[in-house]
Amino acid sequence: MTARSSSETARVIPEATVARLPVYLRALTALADDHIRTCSSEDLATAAGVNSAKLRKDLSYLGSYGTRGVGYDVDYLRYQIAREIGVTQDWPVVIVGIGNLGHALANYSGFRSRGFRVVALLDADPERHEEIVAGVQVRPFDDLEAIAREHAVAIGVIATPAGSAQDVADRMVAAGVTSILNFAPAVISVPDGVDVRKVDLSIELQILAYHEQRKAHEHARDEIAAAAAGGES
Ligand SMILES: NC(=O)c1ccc[n+]([C@@H]2O[C@H](COP(=O)([O-])OP(=O)(O)OC[C@H]3O[C@@H](n4cnc5c(N)ncnc54)[C@H](O)[C@@H]3O)[C@@H](O)[C@H]2O)c1
Repeated sequence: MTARSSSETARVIPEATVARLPVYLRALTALADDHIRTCSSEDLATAAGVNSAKLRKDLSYLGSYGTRGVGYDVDYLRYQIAREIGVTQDWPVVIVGIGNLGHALANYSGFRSRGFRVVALLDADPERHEEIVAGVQVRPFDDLEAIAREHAVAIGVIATPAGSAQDVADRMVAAGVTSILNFAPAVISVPDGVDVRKVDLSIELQILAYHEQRKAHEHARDEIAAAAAGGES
């Protein structure tokens, strides 16, 4: 990994840009897989589903401006973004709650390919402790502290029922975990310095349902307007 200068590490990138960097990284990886060496900001913006002015502004925070007439070097830009996100290094991750969702997450090969190594699967239910999921044995939740210390775990994933999420988060924080990905439908409180990202598929579905409902209303309104116009003629 390349050493970072103090000016580089001090630079603050807006949160909205940070949220788009993984999207650019995924789009660039797809281009690289297709053996594409350079791309214009328009091509990359289309692949990432954003407008090109926003993409250029986002990449300017990384000091990446592309070359006029040539565009961006796909491999180098991938490296720059991966370095900025921190995925050029290996991140040990623990997953707590190895039920339906925990199994799916543990089996997801996309974590490893993006630099996240699942070092432990933890569950409070002793009946789960013999199980091996994706080559990793499920261990007692009480092993959290020892595992976090041994692997210097900074990132924890919560896949327990909502009622356990706060307790799991507290134990993670006490064990030195400073970033939490929470899948449980619960709001968890953490001290300053700990980041929490929440994933809630049902909220995403509800947002889509809202848009579907709006489209249906607009369609009905257009039909009424068309019928009224037909009646007038
Ligand atoms: N975010 C999403 O999009 C999404 C999607 C599906 C499920 N979920 C949520 O994910 C969570 C898990 O769902 P599931 O279907 O896998 O449930 P599940 O009941 O199959 O699994 C939950 C597991 O958590 C373990 N557990 C409970 N309390 C614990 C504790 N204090 N410490 C350690 N382990 C503990 C249980 O033993 C069990 O194995 C639920 O909160 C559910 O609502 C979220």
